[in-house]
Amino acid sequence: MSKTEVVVYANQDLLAAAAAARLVTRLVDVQAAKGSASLVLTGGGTGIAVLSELRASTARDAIDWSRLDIYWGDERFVPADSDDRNEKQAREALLDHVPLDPKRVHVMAPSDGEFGDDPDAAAAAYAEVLASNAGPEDHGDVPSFDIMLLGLGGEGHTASVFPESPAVYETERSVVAVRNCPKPPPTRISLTLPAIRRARDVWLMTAGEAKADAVALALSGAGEVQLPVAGARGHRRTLWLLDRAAAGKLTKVYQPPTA
Ligand SMILES: O=C1O[C@H](COP(=O)(O)O)[C@@H](O)[C@H](O)[C@H]1O
Repeated sequence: MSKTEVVVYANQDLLAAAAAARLVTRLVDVQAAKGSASLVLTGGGTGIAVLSELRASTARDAIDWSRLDIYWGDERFVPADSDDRNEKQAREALLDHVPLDPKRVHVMAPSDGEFGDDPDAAAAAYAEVLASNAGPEDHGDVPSFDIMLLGLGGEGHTASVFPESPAVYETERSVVAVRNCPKPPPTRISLTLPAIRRARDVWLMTAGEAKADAVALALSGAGEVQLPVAGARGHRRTLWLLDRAAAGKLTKVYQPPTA
């Protein structure tokens, strides 16, 4: 049975440092149990801050980076060298500074890559990447990611699934092209909610007062069409990591989880 837990930190810096420490612990535990681990990255201010904290941590050397698969939950469909790319930001913050196996870093194609300016082809290719990395134990065409990191927008988007957009109604495909996003850049590639729910653990990480309404609504049972982040959960555990401002409209007092 899936658990939902909420942990509130005093501010965004503390949240990012604590999330980085949790990542080390969880990835080391998973690698000890299974040999390798998979991690899905998010873009956004908090997501990239967590990667920077992980880079700065000496404990990062406890992770066997060569036995870690890296994926993305969403990507901005822009040229490879654009500062808007989630991949570029993640590489600068962490990935270029740790000994990953390049074959295990699964990027979504940029708009000047092998599929040209065709986000549907790039999305379909990423769905193939996921399918080729899913094993029989995954019972489908998406790996059971060990940890999926996600952020959220004040209007309730997560990954690049925006409220009342075609992507939020998708039930068949694991990855879709997203157009006309209200937040720039307008064209993106995103995992869908059913693919997100294939993750064992989903960590929703956000900071700031602008996210407080979306956080409170998601945790009080809002529908995923109007508030896609409400549909983001792991099949083992959903962990919300918040700063005080983002938690400011929660009515219940959340205690740190014991495990
Ligand atoms: O555009 C995006 O935004 C969200 C949230 O970003 P934030 O800076 O408001 O925290 C992020 O989760 C997503 O990956 C990204 O593409």
